[in-house]
Amino acid sequence: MPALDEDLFPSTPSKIKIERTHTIMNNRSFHRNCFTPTTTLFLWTLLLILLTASYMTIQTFVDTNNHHHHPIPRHHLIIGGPHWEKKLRSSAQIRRSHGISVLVTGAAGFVGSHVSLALRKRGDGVVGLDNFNDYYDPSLKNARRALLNSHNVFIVEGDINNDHVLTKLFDVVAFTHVMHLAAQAGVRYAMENPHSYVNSNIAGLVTLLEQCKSADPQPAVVWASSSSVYGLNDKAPFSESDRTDRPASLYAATKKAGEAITHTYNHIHGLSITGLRFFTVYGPWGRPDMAYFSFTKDIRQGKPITIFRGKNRVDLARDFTYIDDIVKGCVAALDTSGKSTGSGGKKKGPAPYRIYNLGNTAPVSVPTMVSLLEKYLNKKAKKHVVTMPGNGDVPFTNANISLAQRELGYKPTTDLPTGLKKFVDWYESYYVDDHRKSVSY
Ligand SMILES: O=C(O)[C@H]1O[C@H](OP(=O)(O)OP(=O)(O)OC[C@H]2O[C@@H](n3ccc(=O)[nH]c3=O)[C@H](O)[C@@H]2O)[C@H](O)[C@@H](O)[C@@H]1O
Repeated sequence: MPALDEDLFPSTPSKIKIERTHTIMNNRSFHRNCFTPTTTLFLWTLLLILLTASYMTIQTFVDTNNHHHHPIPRHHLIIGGPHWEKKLRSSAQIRRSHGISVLVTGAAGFVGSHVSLALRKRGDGVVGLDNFNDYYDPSLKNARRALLNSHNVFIVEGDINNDHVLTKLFDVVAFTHVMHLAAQAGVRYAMENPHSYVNSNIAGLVTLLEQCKSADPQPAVVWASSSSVYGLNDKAPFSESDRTDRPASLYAATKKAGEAITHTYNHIHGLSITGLRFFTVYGPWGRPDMAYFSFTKDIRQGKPITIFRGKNRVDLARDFTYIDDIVKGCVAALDTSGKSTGSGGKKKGPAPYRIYNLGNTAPVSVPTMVSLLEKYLNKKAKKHVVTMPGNGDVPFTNANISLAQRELGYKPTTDLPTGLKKFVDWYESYYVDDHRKSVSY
């Protein structure tokens, strides 16, 4: 695991202060003969007050734009500064012919980090944006950032609700595409913190689309919807043309709202939009809040796990989809997105509006997923089976992917046994071989 390279990040506030002090000292020696000692002392005091005041103003700005109350990394302070701009340009640089330049929101997240790396590896320009919130262990997000950094992908620390940061990004880089993966994820957490879903998945989405709409050139937008939009739909497998008007969780409702909101931006402003309905994505560098991940931790530690079961004692099942397959789907969606047709916020003609299922087409029950983990971890789980508490879960998911297959060439190749083995191998190398890390979420 590459260490965080401080030099790759913009300067810290203390560095700013030191640099400014040097400038002041140079000026002072230059003007030494012009002022009396009392005047000089007065000017020094004045400058000190000004410096303190400007530092506090910046700090207040950062604080008010931080919605998640996590420690504020100091390099956030100089967004828009020359060092920041240089890093941004270099990260956005396209290194192949006919390459694209992509803003990836949620780049320190699970899917975002994988997609960013895949794009960078083939020579596309990639700039990340992430607020590094503490919904789950931010140290995992920082480790993903370090990984991306080692591949020269720069992640800007900022929220999709922060217009100032977005404006700066679009001012500096003419993004051809936006891969919007920043979101408040998790189905059941919406019971605890509903406003977080509205803040990220609705308000944040609109803030981002407003920027995309006004950008010149307008980028094509590919974004993460969710299999959860099928809600109470029980016709299997789920097709894009099936009903999605009966969400079972607020999370699902915000993703469904996202599909409607993106449609209006497509209709009015000519933004090219592709929504991808992900089906329970899993794999190395995954999300610690998801069942396969937290079960792995608890089984290893000999702690009990809770397995939800549907009504009539029916096992829950998910169309678990491996991360590499999802990445291929995302990249194919970017490559086939077609152009946005507006400029300066005005539409010149119709632009593509597409929605695709990205699933695996082979649902596996939760107890079967657990028994695979038991096998790979070589340890029995302490299972506590309870009836589904009615907090947003649906009994099963199952994707029909023929549309994505036809139009994106999407073809998942990793089954759950293979993919879970890869996850467990990664987990052991990340958490077990390196004793400094612990899973917290
Ligand atoms: O497909 C999707 O759209 C969604 O997939 C996952 O949601 P979910 O399928 O609920 O994933 P997990 O939280 O990992 O749960 C997987 C299964 O394990 C079950 N589970 C979860 C937690 C637990 O303690 N016990 C348990 O039996 C759930 O009921 C579910 O059937 C992601 O967490 C969502 O962000 C994503 O949008």
